[in-house]
Amino acid sequence: MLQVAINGYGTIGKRVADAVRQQPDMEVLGVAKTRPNFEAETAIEKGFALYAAVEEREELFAEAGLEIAGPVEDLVADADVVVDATPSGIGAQNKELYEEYDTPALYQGGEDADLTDVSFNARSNFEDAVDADHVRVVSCNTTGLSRVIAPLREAYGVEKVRATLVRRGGDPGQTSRGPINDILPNPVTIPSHHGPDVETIFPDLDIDTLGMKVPATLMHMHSLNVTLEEEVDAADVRELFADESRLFLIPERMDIDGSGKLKEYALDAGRPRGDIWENCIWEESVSTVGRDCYLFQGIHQESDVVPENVDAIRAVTGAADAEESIETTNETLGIGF
Ligand SMILES: NC(=O)C1=CN([C@@H]2O[C@H](COP(=O)(O)OP(=O)(O)OC[C@H]3O[C@@H](n4cnc5c(N)ncnc54)[C@H](O)[C@@H]3O)[C@@H](O)[C@H]2O)C=CC1
Ligand SMILES: O=C(OP(=O)(O)O)[C@H](O)COP(=O)(O)O
Repeated sequence: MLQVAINGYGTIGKRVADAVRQQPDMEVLGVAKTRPNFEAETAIEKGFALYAAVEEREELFAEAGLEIAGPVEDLVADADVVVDATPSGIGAQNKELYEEYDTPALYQGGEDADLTDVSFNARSNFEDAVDADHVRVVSCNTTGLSRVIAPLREAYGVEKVRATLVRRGGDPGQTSRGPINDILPNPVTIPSHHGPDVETIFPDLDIDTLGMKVPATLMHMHSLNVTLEEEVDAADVRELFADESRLFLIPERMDIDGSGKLKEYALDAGRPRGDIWENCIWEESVSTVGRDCYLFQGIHQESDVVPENVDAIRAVTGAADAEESIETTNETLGIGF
């Protein structure tokens, strides 16, 4: 059994902890938090050993009546692998700690690409992370783009990708985020960081991305134009996507017109926290004009990187190959509507 430590138990960390717990070949050794809050209380209720991420704040947990298993150093020392799910930039500060205890570490997409030797997407480059010590699981948007680009490259070749990303301003729990009544070019300069980030997965890809932020919390929305190396029927592209386990082609009959209904569907389907681990591509939007392919996809920012983290754990520990890992992760989480 792989012993997994989760350092940072927020939006991503708590989901990764639940997903790890469902795997037959790994267990959660413990989770580390900086302060007591509702998530710390839930962690204890779920039976996760809670570690203090910052020594000076350990007493705050005792004051809140929460039992601490020890300092984060103990957790990292005893783990086979640590998933760092701390806010952007903190992962870089934690790298020294993981090196000190010689524990392989996964970081999230908020960290700079040059923090690690490998940026990871299970469908696209699982093998690059095998036995690596430091791996970055790319951001929700980069994950969403990579999952679509990988099969298109393999099947038809890709000349150029142009993507416009309409990004949610914050997660539902991030009450301090905006915009509230605005639409922001974000960043106003082109390209947004997503294009270069996708190139960490496909170094030879020609991709331009434009980003915006809007007053929404549920999901991101991508408008994609991929120039292929050959002319293809839209029906063939739809078939190609239908074979991809982490792409959900939203059928016209479902009458799902946006992120709101997608989330409602996920909740109706009994998904934990209403999570949607798959890219949600509107089937009717998949169109071709000559060599140009177009589509719209919704990306659930809080959860699409969760299966990727589980697969990255198997990659860095050499526990399974890509196919075996992806299949196990999909089956245990219930990926595929
Ligand atoms: N929320 C999202 O939509 C996505 C986030 N990411 C990336 O995942 C990473 C984590 O993001 P979120 O989960 O959204 O953040 P979050 O703020 O929800 O959770 C981070 C957690 O880490 C804790 N923390 C802060 N400093 C810490 C430290 N020194 N040691 C241990 N824990 C510490 C915070 O208290 C919080 O519980 C970031 O790199 C982010 O860019 C990636 C994909 C999507
Ligand atoms: O990594 C994300 O988005 P990004 O790919 O647009 O940077 C996550 O949705 C977190 O974004 P945030 O930095 O707006 O919280």
